[in-house]
Amino acid sequence: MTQLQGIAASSGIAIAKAYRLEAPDLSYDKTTVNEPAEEIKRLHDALEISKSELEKIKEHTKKSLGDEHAEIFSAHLLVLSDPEMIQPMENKIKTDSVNAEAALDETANMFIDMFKNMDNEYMKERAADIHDVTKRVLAHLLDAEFPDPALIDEQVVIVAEDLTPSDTAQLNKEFVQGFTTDIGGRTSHSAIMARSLEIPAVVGTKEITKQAEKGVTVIVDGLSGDVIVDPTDEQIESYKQKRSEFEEKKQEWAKLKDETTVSSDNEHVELAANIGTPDDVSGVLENGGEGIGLYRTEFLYMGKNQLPTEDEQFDAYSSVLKQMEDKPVVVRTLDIGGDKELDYLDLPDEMNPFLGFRAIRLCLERDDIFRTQLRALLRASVHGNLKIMFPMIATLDEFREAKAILTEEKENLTREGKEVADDIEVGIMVEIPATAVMAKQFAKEVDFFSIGTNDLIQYTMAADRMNERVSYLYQPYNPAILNLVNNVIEAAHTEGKWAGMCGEMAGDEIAIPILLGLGLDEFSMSSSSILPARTQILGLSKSEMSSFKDELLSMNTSEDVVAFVKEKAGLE
Ligand SMILES: C=C(OP(=O)(O)O)C(=O)O
Ligand SMILES: [Mg+2]
Repeated sequence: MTQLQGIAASSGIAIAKAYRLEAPDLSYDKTTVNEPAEEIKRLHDALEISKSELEKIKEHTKKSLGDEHAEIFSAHLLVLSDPEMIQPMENKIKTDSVNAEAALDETANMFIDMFKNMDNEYMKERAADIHDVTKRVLAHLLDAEFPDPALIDEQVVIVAEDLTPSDTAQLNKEFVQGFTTDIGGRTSHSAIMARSLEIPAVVGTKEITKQAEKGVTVIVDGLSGDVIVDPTDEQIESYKQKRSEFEEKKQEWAKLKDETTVSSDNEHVELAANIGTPDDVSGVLENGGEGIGLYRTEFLYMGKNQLPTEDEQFDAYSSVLKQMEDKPVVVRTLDIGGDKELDYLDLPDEMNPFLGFRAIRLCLERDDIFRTQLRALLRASVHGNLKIMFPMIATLDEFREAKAILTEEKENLTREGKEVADDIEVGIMVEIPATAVMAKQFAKEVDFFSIGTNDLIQYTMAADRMNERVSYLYQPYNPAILNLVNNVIEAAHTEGKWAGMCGEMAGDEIAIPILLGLGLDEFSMSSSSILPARTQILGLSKSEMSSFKDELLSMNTSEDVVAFVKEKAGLE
């Protein structure tokens, strides 16, 4: 038995066998072969197995994520059947007498280089397809295991160094009981997605991949952050008990599903949800969400090999708006960058991706991408209560420029005879310290603020949200953060605007009493946090929490804040 402590990223308890998700070692030796026919057969065998796997993944993706997401695998299958790719590989084996590994890899690289350098989006996408499929075929030639999360068909706990957001999107809740990783923080996007999928997770254990061999039993305690490898029978029993207690608690919370959220002194706040796809809306409704405070649209752009069309986007946005009926839905425009990559855009690597060319910065330069999204949003606006939000706004000029493009597209649509709602609120994420400091000026021009503490904390404390080694500095309750948050809320209220929060802090039980006291209007969080948050707020007095404001804002340390709130809000 080995016990590790990580960061509790998604609540619940998982007990199952370890499934190791790791990139295989694909290094090979280039050798000379005497029997080219045998090598060609090895190549074809590897191609065939790869094809049948891709067929299965394609079917699975079609069922779980829809036709559009499955298209990428059709493109991969085409590559594997393309004689223009395969023939040169065979020729290489015959004429250069090299092994299949070298023939495959060198031929693929030649095509990748050629296509990548063409000034043509379609060919660039083909380069990405070839890159992806070659890895799979090479793994088969080398007899290396190539893990496919989409193909898991038994109950497992995923063990990985890290999970990308697109790996996480592929996880099938029916089989994946939980996951645990070496690196990552509570606000890395795979952790955020685990919470919306309601899969228990512990990240940042530093060494789970060293400790858990394939097939060993692993317990993931997403409530405390403990991970136990190869537990004793008693430990398994006690965790099963803890799991059923947690299930009971969830049933208690569920009784509040249709209640509104009011404090004990009868003040209403809105509890909204963060979502990544239209499929997440069912979880929002099941958990009694009063709206959607953040729809992260980047997932529409990920896991595919080309940009989504205006119509595809229109369908996704309309579906969310219709499902939510007249409840508010804040859709955030594309926030790609940081830990969310889009290979097919072929952007240069950056030294500091979280500080780089991302989100609104990219959208203002690639306004073709931005305009397509805005048109889709504007067309969908007639189907519900849409609010549009721009991410990573650092200056007033960025906001003005983005809003001007939105206005232009609205005029274009009206000219084309398309219907657009005329009361759409337009707001910004406050996740850059400069914007939080300048909130007074912004408040005169925006309709609302939504504070993105996931980034605001990392930029204010200069502590990467993904790096568990500096997670001690990632301090939501640091008085520096509380002062910035307060500044934003006060600025909004002075101008008669509303202020929400869609960073993970909004669903945190220590932050909730503070934010209630600071006057936050809307709390947007993972769906699974809504009912516990409602339960907590029902028992808190807003006016009492407000009376602590000055004292809290002038405290010295995060620890002082935590101790004070625990006492005043009755948390143990
Ligand atoms: C909600 C936020 O956005 P994301 O987590 O997608 O960066 C944030 O930064 O707080
Ligand atoms: Mg952010």
